[in-house]
Amino acid sequence: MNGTTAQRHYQNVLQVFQDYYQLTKPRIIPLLLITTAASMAIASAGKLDPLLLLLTMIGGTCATASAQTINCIYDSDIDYQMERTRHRPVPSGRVQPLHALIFAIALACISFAVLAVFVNLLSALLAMSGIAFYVGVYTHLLKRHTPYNIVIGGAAGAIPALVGWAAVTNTLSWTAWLIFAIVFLWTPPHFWALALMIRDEYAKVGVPMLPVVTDNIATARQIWRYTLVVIPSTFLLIYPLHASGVIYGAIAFILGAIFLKKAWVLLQNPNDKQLARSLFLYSILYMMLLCAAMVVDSLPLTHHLIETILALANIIRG
Ligand code: HEM
Ligand SMILES: CC(C)=CCC/C(C)=C/CC/C(C)=C/COP(=O)(O)OP(=O)(O)O
Repeated sequence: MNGTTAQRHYQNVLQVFQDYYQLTKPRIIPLLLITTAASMAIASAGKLDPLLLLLTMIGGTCATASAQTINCIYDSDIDYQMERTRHRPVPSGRVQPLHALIFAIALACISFAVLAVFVNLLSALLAMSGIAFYVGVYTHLLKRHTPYNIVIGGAAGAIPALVGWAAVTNTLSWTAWLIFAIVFLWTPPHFWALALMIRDEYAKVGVPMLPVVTDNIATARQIWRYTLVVIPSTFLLIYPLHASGVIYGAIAFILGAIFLKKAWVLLQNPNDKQLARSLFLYSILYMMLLCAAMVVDSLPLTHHLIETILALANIIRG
């Protein structure tokens, strides 16, 4: 092999890796993992075993990547017609559907094996149910047939939070279901804000996303309603569940107030794509920071810090 041929070979191999990587829709995975980690941090009261965290992250990543890959195969016809998704590996012909399917099955097997052997069976079964729900319920049954596709389908995206809790406790509790509910209720504002921006693309391929079958005003109204429900629900972690404390509460309050303001402003201007974009991007930052707050609040160090501050305040007051 001369230099040029070797270089071309190297570039081809790199392209194959990139294509399989893109199949997994990698940009969404970190936030799904953050919800898993937040759940694990609360479940372990901040004393999280780093090895357990790593193994759960590996299992969760493989399960999510598998689900996304199957979705890429199933939706390749509509993905081909939309500008945003046209260049994905399957619709653009760079990866054969059969090869993608083998890749997805391999990822699901790795996920199940890692979780079942090194974590526990419950977390492995939950991860598999996440794949089944995202592929079978959201992608197959709902996405192309009802504007409530993402309302019900959103449950798939909330399952990683259950995986995290199960990984630590080998059971599910009210707190686990509350974190699940927070992600579940957050999903419609997250997605409909984006759908307002790319409504025409969904209309072109006949996917009945809410703004396609109703209008921007009705969609902004639904976003507002879900926001009104999700923000108060984040405080249930403090009371009555006593799973998080004041640090989390303060951060959740500020984050929630900004979310409400953005949803309200959008409700006043439902045709403004910039406002929709701003809410969509903020929804991602919101979930990231809310989960980070759950983690920080669960750390023993945070509790020591609060106790020290309270003790100092008492001394100062005499
Ligand atoms: C049924 C539920 C959901 C639907 C339909 C949905 C849909 C979408 C779509 C279409 C995008 C744009 C992706 C792109 O530009 O290629 C997106 C972006 C994103 N979603 Fe969601 N999403 C859902 C749930 C979730 C959940 C549960 C999470 C994580 C907790 C999440 C995290 C993200 C992130 C981080 C991005 C930004 C990715 C980037 O940087 O481009 N989504 N979502
Ligand atoms: C535990 C486990 C494996 C859970 C599954 C979690 C999971 C894969 C959530 C995905 C949520 C999401 C980004 C949906 C978008 O699908 P779409 O088809 O509407 O997006 P697209 O238009 O970009 O293709």
